[in-house]
Amino acid sequence: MTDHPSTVPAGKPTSYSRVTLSRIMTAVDVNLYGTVHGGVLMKFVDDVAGAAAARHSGGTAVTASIDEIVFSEPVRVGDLVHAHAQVNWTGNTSMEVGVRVVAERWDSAEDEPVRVATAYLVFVGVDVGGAPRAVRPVLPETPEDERRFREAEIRRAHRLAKRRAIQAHRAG
Ligand SMILES: CC(=O)SCCNC(=O)CCNC(=O)[C@H](O)C(C)(C)COP(=O)(O)OP(=O)(O)OC[C@H]1O[C@@H](n2cnc3c(N)ncnc32)[C@H](O)[C@@H]1OP(=O)(O)O
Repeated sequence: MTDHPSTVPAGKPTSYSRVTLSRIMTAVDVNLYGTVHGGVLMKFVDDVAGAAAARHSGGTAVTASIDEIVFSEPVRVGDLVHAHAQVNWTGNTSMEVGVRVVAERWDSAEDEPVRVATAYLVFVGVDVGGAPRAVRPVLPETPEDERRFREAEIRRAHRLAKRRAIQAHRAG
């Protein structure tokens, strides 16, 4: 565990760091079954989450962990895919970023976009030497932001409890 400076920069509202990346999936993105490879979507998710974390923290931020990624519907070649990211929660040096991925089907462009994936990632703000640095607090603005903030706290509590339980198990 590293010591971090006690000065915390002023907070930013959730909307400040909200980012969307969009792209059309192509034949090079597919797996053996002809749908888009999960790894392609994971890279896309990490990219958009990293952009939101960097924007919120005003500097470099690295992926510390991917808490959860759920693929709810297949993505197909030609679909226009949008990944929406926002910083849900902040700690001292870490941030939880939530990502919602939706697809506009190439052959039914007038239908509502379909949710194809959801992910939660933890990023840590780092200085030029790669050491964790304090990040400004995120300030939830809407009831939805408040709900995401509280649910991020639940995920963090579970993550820490799991780590403690495994350490205790290994210690015998
Ligand atoms: C965008 C990209 O592609 S980046 C490339 C992929 N990622 C990387 O290369 C990152 C490699 N990892 C690292 O550099 C380091 O492990 C770091 C910077 C993430 C953490 O450094 P450490 O010195 O271990 O951190 P330290 O123990 O002081 O904890 C710092 C914060 O990180 C959080 N953290 C550390 N490890 C994890 C983890 N596995 N999962 C979630 N959070 C974590 C801590 O909870 C703490 O949060 P807080 O300050 O808000 O309470």
